Amino acid sequence: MTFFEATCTAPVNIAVVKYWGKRDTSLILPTNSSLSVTLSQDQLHSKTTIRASADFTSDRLWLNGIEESIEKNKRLVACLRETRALRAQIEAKDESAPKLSGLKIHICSENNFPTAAGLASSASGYACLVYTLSKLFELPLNASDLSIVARQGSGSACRSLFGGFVAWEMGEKEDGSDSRAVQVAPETHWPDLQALICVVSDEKKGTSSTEGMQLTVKTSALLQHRIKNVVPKRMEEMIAAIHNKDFPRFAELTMQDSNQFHAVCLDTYPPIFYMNDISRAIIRIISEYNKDGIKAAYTFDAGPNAVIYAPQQNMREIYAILSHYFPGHAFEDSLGLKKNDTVHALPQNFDTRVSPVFSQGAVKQILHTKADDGPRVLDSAQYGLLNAEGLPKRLA
Ligand SMILES: Nc1ncnc2c1ncn2[C@@H]1O[C@H](COP(=O)(O)OP(=O)(O)OP(=O)(O)O)[C@@H](O)[C@H]1O
Ligand SMILES: C[C@@](O)(CCOP(=O)(O)OP(=O)(O)O)CC(=O)O
Repeated sequence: MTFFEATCTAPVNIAVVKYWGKRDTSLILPTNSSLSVTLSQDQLHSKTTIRASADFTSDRLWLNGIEESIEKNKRLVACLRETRALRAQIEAKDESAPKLSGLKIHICSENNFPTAAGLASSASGYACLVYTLSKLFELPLNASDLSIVARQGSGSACRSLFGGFVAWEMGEKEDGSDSRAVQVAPETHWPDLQALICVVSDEKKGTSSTEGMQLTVKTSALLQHRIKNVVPKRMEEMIAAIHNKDFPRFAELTMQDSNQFHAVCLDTYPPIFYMNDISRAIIRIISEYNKDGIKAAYTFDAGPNAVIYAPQQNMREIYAILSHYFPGHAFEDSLGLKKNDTVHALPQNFDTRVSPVFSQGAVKQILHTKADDGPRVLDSAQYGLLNAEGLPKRLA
């Protein structure tokens, strides 16, 4: 059988100025601009293979080895419609271009981390879907143009089309053509910036981001203050802090923005709680660590998991502190944090009373990662997820 196929991976991103609220729910246009750091695909990624073939009789999707309906997923349908329309334009202009826009496709995607657990799987998942479609259809679009399509899968996905430090400019136009991601600085700009992801829970969360943010838009007066009076200035300050590699300022803005995001969740009626006792203990521990000068920043998305950003030289100390309070976690030491380790003690003058020591496994896993590059193209013949019949090689 003749077929056309592409396989790609895409990273997750963790926002330091949070997106929370839509002004248009079908085009996914946000109520404020946001900014994130793209994290290394060596630790967390989505991987997607898409095949187009005249032998296929319907569009099909497998996510983590389980078949899911495409028709019921409006966001996925929108991404497919947009990319097929762009392919059809190429075919209309160039007689010799294979007619891929009319072929059915099989999509197989896997996340190497828990889906829908507040670890930004929708961001890497839709970025990967749209990027892989663009390779399959050979679309002549840059990452910022593609981000407009990925945004319609999941807002935060638009930022995963770039590596490094990425802003999603909210735009003003009704059609969303100016609501796109742009790179503020590549990952090579600040290679020293690393992250520890503390997995507090890997279960599917209670209130999805999509539902939660619209309830906030409807009911929170504090959100209106945030949109108008806080985020525009904070975006400028954050971009300056990144350009200057000013970690203390970057960290302060990151923690303040996480705090305000969770404050607007509390200001939602009825309120939404994403953080739990463990999350709050992590905030107290990092605040104590920062008492003589800022050395680490915490941030929390729509779930209890913490992401801690810090310069590489502070990571051992931070890991030692976290290990004291949260024993019995699995540790993915991919960047060699514990190699030749002599630092096990807490820093001098660290007031251990800020938090009780939690029971074994309260924090399940700690992942050490760093700012890194955007989507990657893989060789389908070697790494593709579909077998000769166009079905997943692995089912759940
Ligand atoms: N690899 C993937 N390919 C296509 N779609 C995906 C992929 N991974 C996740 N998704 C979509 O994203 C949904 C999960 O998004 P959701 O926003 O609930 O969780 P999350 O992204 O983990 O959390 P958050 O965005 O709040 O950090 C899945 O149900 C699926 O529809
Ligand atoms: C708290 C956040 O992670 C919210 C992410 O929301 P989503 O991008 O998952 O929402 P949808 O656009 O409805 O799919 C903050 C952020 O990533 O900026």
